[in-house]
Amino acid sequence: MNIIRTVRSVAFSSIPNRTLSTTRSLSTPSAQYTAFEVNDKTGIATLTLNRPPVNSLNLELLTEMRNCLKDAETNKCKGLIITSSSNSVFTAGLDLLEMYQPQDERVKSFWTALQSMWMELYGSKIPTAAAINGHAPAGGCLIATACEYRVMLPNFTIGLNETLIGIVAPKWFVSAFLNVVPRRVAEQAITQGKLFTTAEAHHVGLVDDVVNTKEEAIAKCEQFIASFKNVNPYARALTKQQFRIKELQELEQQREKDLQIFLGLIMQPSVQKAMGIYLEGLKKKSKKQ
Ligand SMILES: CC/C=C\C/C=C\C/C=C\CCC/C=C/C(=O)SCCNC(=O)CCNC(=O)[C@H](O)C(C)(C)COP(=O)(O)OP(=O)(O)OC[C@H]1O[C@@H](n2cnc3c(N)ncnc32)[C@H](O)[C@@H]1OP(=O)(O)O
Repeated sequence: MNIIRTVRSVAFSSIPNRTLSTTRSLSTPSAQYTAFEVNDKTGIATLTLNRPPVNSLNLELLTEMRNCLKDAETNKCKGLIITSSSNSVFTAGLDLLEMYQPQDERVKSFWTALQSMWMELYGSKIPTAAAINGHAPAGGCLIATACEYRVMLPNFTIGLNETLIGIVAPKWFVSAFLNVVPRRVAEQAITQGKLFTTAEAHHVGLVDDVVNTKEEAIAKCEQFIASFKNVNPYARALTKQQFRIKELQELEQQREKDLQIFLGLIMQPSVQKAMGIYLEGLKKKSKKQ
């Protein structure tokens, strides 16, 4: 048994507040794209996305995220914060290269990993918060809206911009978005592929707070998680479940159908063409910078 395994078995509810070290890493030795640490004092886990340049969500990153989410729950962490190691991008959403001219088996595993990660995050028993310290388009917005609380830094963008790429945000992307913004705002924004500025996102309720630095964002998330300190965790988890069970059951029961719809849509020649043009545009823009 290695040290990391020993750490993994610790239940944070049993750790006294006066532990000596501040944070401990729970990352597995094989973790490539994430850092996962637990603050010994607060019992709060922080999952940092670390796949430069833009944290695009590929199969491996999604799988690591899911493992971290499971570990946070198994270790009875007091809450979980998701953030990014980048100064300008929370995550650029799904890795378009996983969907553009994809390999058959890999693209299936990719979508299945996305479903699993989302169900783990959306249905997590512990409080979850997103410290959005950069742009969060599409899949980035999906991760943020799966959390219970969002705080964002100024002058970035967030939203479901799929229609601009010629793809469609699946129903479960939309339902999580609908949890946080009014239906009218959601329909208009998602059909337009609108990316909200931080200020706009705050105005419509897509993010709860705006702060100036990543440190302040983490502190806000910690405050949110600490707001449950007098609440019974079991009662809290069951109550949260009542709000979220419908979407979770719907996806669980329709996973294969959802995969087939995804494959059917992205494999259409017109969709592949649109994705190719979009990727080309991103590359051109990146070369100019
Ligand atoms: C009937 C149907 C019913 C139901 C539907 C069912 C199924 C639906 C089917 C599909 C659903 C798919 C859902 C998709 C969700 C997604 O998340 S798609 C991804 C959307 N993301 C974006 O549009 C963001 C694109 N990126 C950017 O806008 C910018 O990169 C940025 C603002 C995030 C950051 O800007 P910069 O810091 O300036 O970085 P660069 O733009 O220079 O990029 C650096 C580098 O990274 C590459 N890149 C950027 N984003 C991605 C990405 N998402 N995937 C892959 N690669 C990306 C970019 O090309 C640059 O590459 P290089 O030029 O350096 O090689």
